[in-house]
Amino acid sequence: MNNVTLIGMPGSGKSTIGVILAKALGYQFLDTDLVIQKQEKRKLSQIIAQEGPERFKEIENRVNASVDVTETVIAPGGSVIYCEEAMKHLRSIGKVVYLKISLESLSKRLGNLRGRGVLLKEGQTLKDLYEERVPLYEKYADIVVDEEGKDLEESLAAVLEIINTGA
Ligand SMILES: Nc1ncnc2c1ncn2[C@@H]1O[C@H](COP(=O)(O)OP(=O)(O)OP(=O)(O)O)[C@@H](O)[C@H]1O
Ligand SMILES: O=C(O)C1=C[C@@H](O)[C@@H](O)[C@H](O)C1
Ligand SMILES: [Mg+2]
Repeated sequence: MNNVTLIGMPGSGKSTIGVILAKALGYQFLDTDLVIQKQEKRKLSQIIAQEGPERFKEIENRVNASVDVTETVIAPGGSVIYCEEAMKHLRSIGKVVYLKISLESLSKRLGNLRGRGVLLKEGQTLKDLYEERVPLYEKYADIVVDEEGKDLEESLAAVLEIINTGA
């Protein structure tokens, strides 16, 4: 099936770029974080606080493994790469694009994005999380787009170019 799934750290722009990418491709857009919130009738931060990270990952796996769409840009949460079944499914229904951002840029961006629920283990820093996740994003990516030094429009253009030309 002809879908594009964006993966990457929280704040890398999966949701922000995803919706404009969908318009540019003439696709639909699906943010599976919002599907989780709707199904659970709670905000992501509440699910994580009330159920704990392991149960959240089970829910995230179930929702993302059940996505049934075509010609859609899919924006899962940053933690979807812990969900093996979901990642296998998303890879089977289209291309997986990793929005790569350096730890330095991410630290600056997340500074302005307080209050977003991120699956951090006890005592884990953003650097620890980054180092734990990067190998997983790389493992599951069909395509890697480097956002370094790019604003939103430039990142979008880079994703579009690589999708359209494979370059
Ligand atoms: N070059 C860029 N590309 C994408 N987003 C950018 C860029 N520069 C700044 N931003 C900002 O970074 C934020 C990205 O947040 P967004 O919610 O899209 O991330 P996400 O990858 O969906 O995170 P999550 O895993 O939590 O769902 C937005 O506030 C966006 O405006
Ligand atoms: O990267 C993360 O750890 C997360 C990102 C969000 O999109 C949500 O999926 C959730 O709050 C966890
Ligand atoms: Mg998002």
